[in-house]
Amino acid sequence: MGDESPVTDNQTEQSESITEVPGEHGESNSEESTSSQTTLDDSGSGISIMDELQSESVETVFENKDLVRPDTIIDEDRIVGRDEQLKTVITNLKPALQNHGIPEMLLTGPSGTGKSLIIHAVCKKIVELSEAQGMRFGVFSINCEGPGTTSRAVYRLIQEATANIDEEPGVPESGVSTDQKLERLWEIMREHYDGVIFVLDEVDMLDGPYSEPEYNSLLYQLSRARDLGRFDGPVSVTAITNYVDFMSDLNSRANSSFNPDEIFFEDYDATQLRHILRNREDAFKPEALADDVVPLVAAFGSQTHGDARKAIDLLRWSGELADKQGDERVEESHVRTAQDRYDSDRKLRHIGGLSTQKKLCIFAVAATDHYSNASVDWIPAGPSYSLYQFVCDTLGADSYGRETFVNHVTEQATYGILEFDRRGRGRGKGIHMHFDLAEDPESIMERILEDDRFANLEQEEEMMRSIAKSKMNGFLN
Ligand SMILES: Nc1ncnc2c1ncn2[C@@H]1O[C@H](COP(=O)(O)OP(=O)(O)OP(=O)(O)O)[C@@H](O)[C@H]1O
Repeated sequence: MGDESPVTDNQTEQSESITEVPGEHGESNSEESTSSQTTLDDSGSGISIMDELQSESVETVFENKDLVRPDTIIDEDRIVGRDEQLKTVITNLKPALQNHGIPEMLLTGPSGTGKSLIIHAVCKKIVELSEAQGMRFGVFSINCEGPGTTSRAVYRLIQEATANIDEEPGVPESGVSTDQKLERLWEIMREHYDGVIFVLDEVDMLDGPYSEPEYNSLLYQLSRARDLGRFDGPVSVTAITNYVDFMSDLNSRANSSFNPDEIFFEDYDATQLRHILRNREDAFKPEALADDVVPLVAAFGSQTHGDARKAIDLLRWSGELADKQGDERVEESHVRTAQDRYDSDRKLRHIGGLSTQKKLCIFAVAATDHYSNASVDWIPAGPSYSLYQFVCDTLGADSYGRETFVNHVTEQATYGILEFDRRGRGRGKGIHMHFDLAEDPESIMERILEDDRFANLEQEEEMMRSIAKSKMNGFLN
C-alpha cells in the first residue's frame, strides 16, 4: 500500500500510437516517480543546507503521524469492530500452532474494510507465538497487482521467503521456468520454515497477458503444496480481493484445489469510521484537533463507500494542510479543503486514464473554454467540435462525427468531470448542447498533455486560440 495524498499524481503510461484509438481504454496505474537532485555544495545559494537541517523543527499538529499513515500496521487494541472476521481468522489459523493443517481463506469486500489489517494482525501473533515455541512460521505476502504473471509472482514469494533469513533467492527472476521457481520455493520452505501462509493481496489483479487469468495457475500451484508432499508443515493460501464473486471466475483446476473459507468484510458506516478515527486521535498533539473534525471526516468517509483508508488519509491530509498553513489546530475548514482537493485530483486522474478519443474530446472542450476567453459559464458543443476536428487533424487521429463527440463528452458527466445541458442560444436561434467543466480547463489540458502523443499540440497554441475565438464569436453573435 502506498502513502496516498490528495496531490499524488498517478500518471497514465501511454505507449500506443495515436491512430489506434477507437474504443480502447488506455488505463494504467503506474506510479509516477519524480526525482529531484540537491547539490551538497550549497555555496552560492541563498540558504545553508546545514543551517536549515539544524534549525528548530517546523511546528506541526502531529504527535505521531505514523498512526494516520495507511501502511502502518497498528496494534491490536486499535482495531475497531470486525470481531466476527477476527474470530473466524483466528479459529482458522490457530491449528498451525499445534502443527495441524490450516484451511485456505478468501477475504472479500470493498476497499479499506480491514481485510489486510485482520489477516496481518493475526499472522503477526501466530509468528510471535510460534517463535516462543521454537517454531518458525513464515508469512509470505505479495500484492498481485505488480507481478503480472504466475512466474513473477512466485519469484516475489521467494523474495519474501528469503527476506529475513540468511539465504539467497537462488533462482533468477527471469530465464527459468515457473516450475523451477516453485521447486526453489518449496526447498526454501522445507529448509527454513515449519509452517507457511501465503497472503495474495488483490489476487484478481494477477490476470496476465493470456485469455486464462494467471491467478488460476498461482492458486492451483500454491494450494497443492501439501497434497503433493512438497511441504509437510501447515501451509495455506489466503487470497484477498474486492471482487465478491471471485470464486465463480476460477477455472475448474483452480476451483478443485483452492477451496477457501470465504470471509466477507462489509463497508463501514459513519459511526464505525468515527470509532476507527477516534482510536488514532493520538496521532495529533493534544488540543490540535477541533471537536468537529473527526465526525466530519467520518461523514465524508461514509459517503465514499465506507473506506477506512480514505478516511484515515483525509484526516492526515487535513493535518498536513493545517501544517502547511501554519495553523496550530486542525479545523473543519482544513477537512473541507482537503476533501475538495482529493475530489479534484481524483477527477484529473480519471481524465489521465481515458481512451485517446475521449481525451481528444475533453481536451477540445477545455481548450475552447481556455482559448476563447469568452465570459460564459457554459461552453457550446459547436465550437468545441470544430476545435476537436483541428486537434485530430494535427495529431493524425481519426475524427469522429459530432454525435459521437457529444456522446464521449457527456459520458464524462457520470464521473463528475462536467455537466451538460441543452440550452437556447437566444430567441429563435435554436437549442444547443452545452458543457460546464467541473475543473479549470487549464488543469484538464495540462493533464491530457502529459500524454506524449499529444505533445504536438503545444506548438499549436496560436491556431487553437484563433479557432476557439472565431468559432465562439460566430456562435455567440
Ligand atoms: N476495523 C478497523 N480498525 C482500525 N483500523 C482499520 C480498520 N479497518 C481498516 N482500518 C485501517 O484502514 C486502512 C485500510 O485497511 P486495509 O488495508 O485492511 O483494507 P483492505 O480491506 O485490505 O483494503 P483493500 O481491499 O483496498 O486492500 C488501514 O490503515 C487499516 O489500518
